[in-house]
Amino acid sequence: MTHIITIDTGTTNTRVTLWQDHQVLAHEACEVGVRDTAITGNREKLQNGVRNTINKALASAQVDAEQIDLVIGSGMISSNVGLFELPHVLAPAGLQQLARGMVSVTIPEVFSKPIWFVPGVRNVVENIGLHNCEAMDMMRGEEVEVMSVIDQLGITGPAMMVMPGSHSKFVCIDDKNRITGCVTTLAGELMYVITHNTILAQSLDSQFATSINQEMLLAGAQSAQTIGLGRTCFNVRTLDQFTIYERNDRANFLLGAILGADLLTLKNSTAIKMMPGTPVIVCGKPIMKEALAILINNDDYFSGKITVVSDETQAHLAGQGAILVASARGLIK
Ligand SMILES: O=C(O)C(=O)C[C@@H](O)[C@H](O)CO
Repeated sequence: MTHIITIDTGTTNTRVTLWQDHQVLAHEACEVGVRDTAITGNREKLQNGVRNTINKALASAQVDAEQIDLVIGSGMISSNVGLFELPHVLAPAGLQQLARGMVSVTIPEVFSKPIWFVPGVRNVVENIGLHNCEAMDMMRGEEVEVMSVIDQLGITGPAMMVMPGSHSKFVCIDDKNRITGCVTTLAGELMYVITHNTILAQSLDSQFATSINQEMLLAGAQSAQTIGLGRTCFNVRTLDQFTIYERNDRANFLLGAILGADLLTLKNSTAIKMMPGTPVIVCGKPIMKEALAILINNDDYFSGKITVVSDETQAHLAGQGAILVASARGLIK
């Protein structure tokens, strides 16, 4: 019997999964992430959060720390504001390159056994300046999720993985299933701030869209792509003041605007090589997946097959992907 702990730390949250022979025994999460290190200037809150979440998972499955064979960490946990800084590996990077980049470190404040950190991946751009900084991009965490999606769906690239979140990530996969580059937007963070901290909070009751209204979604995207995101955002207020559209309709208009702006990035960014016929694979929260699939389907630019990853498939992407990388490293018998 093999017991593995996977730790997935993002900007705001940490998720810990305890595995026994590829089955999930326990899954725990806490609202601690690398943002806490950035704010406090030290790692104490992050170390405590990760340690407590591991202990919770062990307790809920009644497994002793001594029984753990392997601990794997992925995500922002390996960044300069994480637990241990590990440089990104350079694209193109697939399972083998990620496996080679893994590093084991014992952090007694977190766990008694060593943690194997999976590195992030970054684009290769030399001598970065104003002229070429748009071509540069990086990820920490999405690389293992990508490996899990490829494995579970039996995908062979080329493909473009669309991963909306606090930072929306578009990840380019080649015919050897390696990550050849990515591009990131602040879509999720923008959506949060616009909905909660601008004048639109009143027009939206500080809430996101709860169900899809396709007409409003498409209208928002069209508007953002024509007259810009800032102007389209203001029109949410106009719709509130002068029309009969309801709160969820207006929230769909804003969602369409933000995702529409993301699609401009996907089509035009120099950080990735999007071709109209490239198959597109969409992951993420249910409403985001649905919205993106509608927008891509209705955009004449895209002619490749669109696959929406099911909630079941994406339930434990980070942990599954981290285990795949560790297997490629030879850490799992
Ligand atoms: O690699 C880094 O240092 C990042 O800031 C990447 C960040 O966007 C994560 O991928 C979010 O999940």
